[in-house]
Amino acid sequence: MSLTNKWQTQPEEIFALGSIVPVLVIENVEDAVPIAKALIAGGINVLEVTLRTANALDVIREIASKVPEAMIGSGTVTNPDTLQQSIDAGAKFAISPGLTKELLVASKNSPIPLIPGIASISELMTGIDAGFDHFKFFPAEAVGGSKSIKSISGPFPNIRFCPTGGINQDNMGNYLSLNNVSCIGGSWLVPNDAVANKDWAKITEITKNAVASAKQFA
Ligand SMILES: O=C(O)C(=O)C[C@H](O)[C@H](O)COP(=O)(O)O
Repeated sequence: MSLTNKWQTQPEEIFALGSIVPVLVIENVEDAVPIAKALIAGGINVLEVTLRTANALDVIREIASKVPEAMIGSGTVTNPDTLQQSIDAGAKFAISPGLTKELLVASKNSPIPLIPGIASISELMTGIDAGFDHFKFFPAEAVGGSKSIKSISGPFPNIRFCPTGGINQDNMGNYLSLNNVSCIGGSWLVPNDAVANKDWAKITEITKNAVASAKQFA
């Protein structure tokens, strides 16, 4: 892909790191490293920290500096400012729930790749026109789920998706069995109660189960 030669990593490399990308909403910076290590112990080292919490950028900074084996990305990147903040914090890739022309243009001058989000064919075409071929599909279950993604493969066979939104242990196979889905994302690996109780072993256990299930579709 000749989208830009500035990206240090290519989207296909991110998508190939594993079948499951944990979507993390971390409130407390002190929980960042234990959560990242619990996921890695369970077999996942690609992580998306959403910029939905006040401390999210510090969480990214913490994981980037203290857990070098993690491939840490930022999520909920909705504009050029949050893209730049993610880069400054040490994120190695950025994911957006959607796309705007401003964000797509800014990402071409960024050192880290952007995975834009789409929920419609027209949004997908806007992204393809800008040179992108790897997208998040969000909110997956609410906009037709795996049936939608399967249909999209007809007119757009070369596009690869990472769907998120309503995906979990029970339905991930519907997505991972599709040729145009490289990985799926979800928040179910890190339940709120496990974080509240600092039950890091539970996160590792859920992650191991998810990784084992995903292997069937690899
Ligand atoms: O915050 C963002 O940037 C998002 O794009 C949304 C997340 O990917 C989904 O909210 C995850 O969905 P659940 O697994 O159903 O919780």
